[in-house]
Amino acid sequence: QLVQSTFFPPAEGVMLPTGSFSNRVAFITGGGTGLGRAMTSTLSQLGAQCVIASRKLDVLQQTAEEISSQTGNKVHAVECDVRDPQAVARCVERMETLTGLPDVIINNAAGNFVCPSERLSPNAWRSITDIVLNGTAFVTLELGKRLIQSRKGASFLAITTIYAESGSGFVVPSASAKAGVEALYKSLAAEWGRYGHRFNIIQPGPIRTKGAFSRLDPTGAFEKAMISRIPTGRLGKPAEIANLAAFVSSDYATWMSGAVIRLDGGEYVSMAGEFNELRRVTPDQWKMMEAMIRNTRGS
Ligand SMILES: CCCCC/C=C\C=C\C(=O)SCCNC(=O)CCNC(=O)[C@H](O)C(C)(C)COP(=O)(O)OP(=O)(O)OC[C@H]1O[C@@H](n2cnc3c(N)ncnc32)[C@H](O)[C@@H]1OP(=O)(O)O
Ligand SMILES: NC(=O)C1=CN([C@@H]2O[C@H](COP(=O)(O)OP(=O)(O)OC[C@H]3O[C@@H](n4cnc5c(N)ncnc54)[C@H](OP(=O)(O)O)[C@@H]3O)[C@@H](O)[C@H]2O)C=CC1
Repeated sequence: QLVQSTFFPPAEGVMLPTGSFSNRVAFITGGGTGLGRAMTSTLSQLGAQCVIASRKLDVLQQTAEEISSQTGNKVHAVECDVRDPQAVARCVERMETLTGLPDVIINNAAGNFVCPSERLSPNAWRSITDIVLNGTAFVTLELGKRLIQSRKGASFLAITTIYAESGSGFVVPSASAKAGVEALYKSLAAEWGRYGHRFNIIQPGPIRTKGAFSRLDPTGAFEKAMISRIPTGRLGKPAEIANLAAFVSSDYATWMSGAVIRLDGGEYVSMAGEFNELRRVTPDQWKMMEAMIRNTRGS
């Protein structure tokens, strides 16, 4: 952490009023681990009945039991590989039996690893883009069609990343798929408002989770450099994403649709600005540089 991080301590308590999601059902893909788990915990604390879905049923069940016992609200675990549209349909059928159709859908499941693009096999490309873009599309279309049929409105949220906008080397399948997810959600925000559906996007900056850090910084060599370019001087916390996701999915945000919200401690703009490296110039160096610049007057 950098010294300035003391100005920006994370508030990790639940932000919205108790009961904000009473009588609501939330469906969270990848809800067994990392950020998905944090979002499930927050929504459950706020009164939602949650359904979490991913490939590893044992992980889902453990998370579901832990959160349910803490909050007193039921969390259901449903096995689902989002790459398989038939598995998604079966998962949604199971959810309809357990809870009915959801009010809140969070497309959070993802796959990623750092790899020079010249080393990527077609299957490596497919494995990431299938989870991230096709998986989000299958979940969104399956639920969207059923919700439209039932004339029920819902809030859809996709978790992308700051480099969905800029692109990034070494995570090219992820960057391409996340950009596709953003196009999907912005497009549906325009098309499906008439059915009572909202679509929004959160782009997190770096937040320590086992899933992300083990695949994107396996040696730990890049963490210091990452923190040094974040103006708020620290990584994000899962609870910070969870509070934002809860707000975006809540009745306090019913006028929000098609929004792309970056939550990254300022990392994106810090990396983008042409002259931001001048942060390293000392006061003495500035004195000298200013004198040199002023000297150019009239030249
Ligand atoms: C520290 C940075 C913070 C900032 C973070 C910013 C953005 C973060 C975005 C994220 O999405 S983080 C979330 C990360 N979480 C996960 O990835 C969890 C799920 N991931 C997985 O299950 C696996 O990692 C995988 C590979 C995505 C999917 O698993 P599976 O379906 O079992 O695939 P396979 O193991 O069969 O592999 C398929 C294919 O891919 C090739 N491959 C796998 N790993 C690598 C690698 N490291 N480098 C190159 N290629 C790889 C593998 O060889 C297979 O291809 P073949 O041609 O050999 O069949
Ligand atoms: N942590 C960070 O710094 C950042 C994270 N993000 C995004 O946040 C989200 C959560 O990431 P994070 O919590 O860090 O990482 P995790 O690895 O913990 O989360 C990924 C989740 O996706 C699930 N998943 C993967 N493949 C599939 C599949 N085929 N079908 C269903 N579920 C699947 C995994 O469960 P299982 O293995 O059981 O299938 C896992 O629970 C992702 O969208 C990621 O891109 C974005 C920017 C930064």
